[in-house]
Amino acid sequence: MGSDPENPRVILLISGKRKCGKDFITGQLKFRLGYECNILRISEPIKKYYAEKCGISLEELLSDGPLKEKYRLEMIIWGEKMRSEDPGYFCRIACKNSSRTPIWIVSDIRRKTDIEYFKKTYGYKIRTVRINVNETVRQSRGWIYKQGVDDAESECDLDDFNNWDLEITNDGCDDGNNLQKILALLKF
Ligand SMILES: Nc1ncnc2c1ncn2[C@@H]1O[C@H](COP(=O)(O)OP(=O)(O)OP(=O)(O)O)[C@@H](O)[C@H]1O
Repeated sequence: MGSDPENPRVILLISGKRKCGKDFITGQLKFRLGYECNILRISEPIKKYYAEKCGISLEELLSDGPLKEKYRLEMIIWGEKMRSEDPGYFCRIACKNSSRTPIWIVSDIRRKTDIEYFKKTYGYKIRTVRINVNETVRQSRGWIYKQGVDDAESECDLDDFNNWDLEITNDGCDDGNNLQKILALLKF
């Protein structure tokens, strides 16, 4: 979507387990940063494909509703196939489709190959954030362990990645500190 040699100036890569609050925190950041920031989702092209294939609305699939869970496994399998052929496939589409705002937030980083793609393509602009939260809190937000999803590479590949620029705990008890810490990372 157009080219801008300056933008994006900084790219935030957000990672964390299901129901850790990736969308919640991304929404808070968007609220604070406004038009300066654009949210990218690597999973969006996969969901677009599925929405078209199944005749359902993309918005519903992207929201936190029941359809997301219903199609999750099927989408993971198709996504794996595409990634095995080209690891940067979905990252590249997400970047290509994004407007050139100064800040990009990629809200669903799931694999080492995702991080590698962004570091290789955008280098020093990258900031990585891992959101941690314990299972009890995730369960209170509706998370139920699902075989084939919670033990899949898409959910576990970054569990042993130790090179985050920032790790936060999003258990709802932080009084806004998490947001401040992330915003501090975005200065350029
Ligand atoms: N700090 C918080 N305070 C209050 N509610 C929160 C907080 N973080 C997350 N939630 C709530 O928990 C639920 C799950 O959060 P969210 O959808 O952001 O998780 P996610 O990591 O994006 O999940 P998934 O990987 O399944 O897409 C949502 O209803 C969200 O509003």
